[in-house]
Amino acid sequence: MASVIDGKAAATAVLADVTAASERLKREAGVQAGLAVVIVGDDPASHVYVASKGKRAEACGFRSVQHTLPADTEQADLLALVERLNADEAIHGILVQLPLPGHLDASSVTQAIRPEKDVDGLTVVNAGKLMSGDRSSGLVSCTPAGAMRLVRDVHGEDLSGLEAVVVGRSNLFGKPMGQLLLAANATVTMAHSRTADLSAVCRRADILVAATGRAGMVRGDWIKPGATIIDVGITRIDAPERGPGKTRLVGDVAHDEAEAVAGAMTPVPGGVGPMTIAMLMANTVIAACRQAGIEAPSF
Ligand SMILES: NC(=O)C1=CN([C@@H]2O[C@H](COP(=O)(O)OP(=O)(O)OC[C@H]3O[C@@H](n4cnc5c(N)ncnc54)[C@H](OP(=O)(O)O)[C@@H]3O)[C@@H](O)[C@H]2O)C=CC1
Ligand SMILES: Nc1nc(=O)c2c([nH]1)NC[C@@H]1CN(c3ccc(C(=O)N[C@@H](CCC(=O)O)C(=O)O)cc3)C=[N+]21
Repeated sequence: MASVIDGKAAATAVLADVTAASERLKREAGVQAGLAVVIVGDDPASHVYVASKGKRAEACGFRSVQHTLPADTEQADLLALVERLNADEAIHGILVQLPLPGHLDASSVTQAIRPEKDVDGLTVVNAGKLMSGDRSSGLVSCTPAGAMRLVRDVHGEDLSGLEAVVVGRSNLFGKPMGQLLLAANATVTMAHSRTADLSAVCRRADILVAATGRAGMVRGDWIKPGATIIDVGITRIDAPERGPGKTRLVGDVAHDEAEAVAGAMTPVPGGVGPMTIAMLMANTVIAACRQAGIEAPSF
């Protein structure tokens, strides 16, 4: 029976360190860390995440601002907002919630963020620094950074000799996750929708990371006995057993089947999700310390 990797507890520990760093920043440099979250449109799930980011930021002692723009916002207006936030000295971290409505070009919006303020790690500068091993000045995408901390809690810093398989190759998660695992000496396979015989590829994994958004896709017999499973996917499904109209969140891994085979696994909810928010706060305080010219913590 797999042990449960408690993402909530790990997130609480990160947030305590973030709060301490935010207090040090105020004391030593007289600076309050500032995080700006930009959301376009009215997707209810996105609004829930954005609201919880704002609450967490305030609990860490940050200034938190949210910009909510209508779904029909024009590209030029969104870019103008990003430029204003780039120039605003009270803002140290900028996150544009994805996905954006289809008429907007998400790539040019994220690339317009100043790399020093890019707390999602999506700019080519930060993606390139991750790939080339420069951890001292870059920022790493929050979800892979959080997932990696959970991997380190199980396996330690050095993954030499271990096979890691990442299913999903997005810029926001899969690609940076592969880079972090590689940097920790794992032997990494990146799988995706065109991978042949995905179940056999997954069965090689000592560390299996699933980030597809396909609920329950990874079955029990895809898992090597004793493997560590990091379930990143989040899908809201109907849960009539909880009452009429109720829903619940599920991951990419068929939970009950996996639990019988895996060594350790993250639950959904309560696994990677809370770590994502915690690492967003960590990136914000790191960015703010660097911009204030004081030593930045590492997480
Ligand atoms: N817990 C958290 O904090 C976070 C959770 N998420 C969740 O993680 C999931 C993935 O997010 P994200 O990376 O942004 O999503 P994307 O939709 O950008 O990427 C999904 C990836 O999964 C691959 N994929 C899709 N279907 C299959 C399949 N049947 N077999 C193999 N690979 C497949 C795609 O392959 P291809 O490239 O070939 O199309 C793609 O690379 C979502 O459920 C999202 O909600 C995301 C961010 C944070
Ligand atoms: N630019 C950008 N950066 C992101 O990092 C980003 C994004 N856009 N768009 C959407 C995805 C999704 N995402 C989540 C964050 C927290 C939880 C989270 O806290 N989940 C809780 C459950 C929350 C609930 O109950 O609804 C958990 O898993 O326990 C989930 C998902 C960040 N994303």
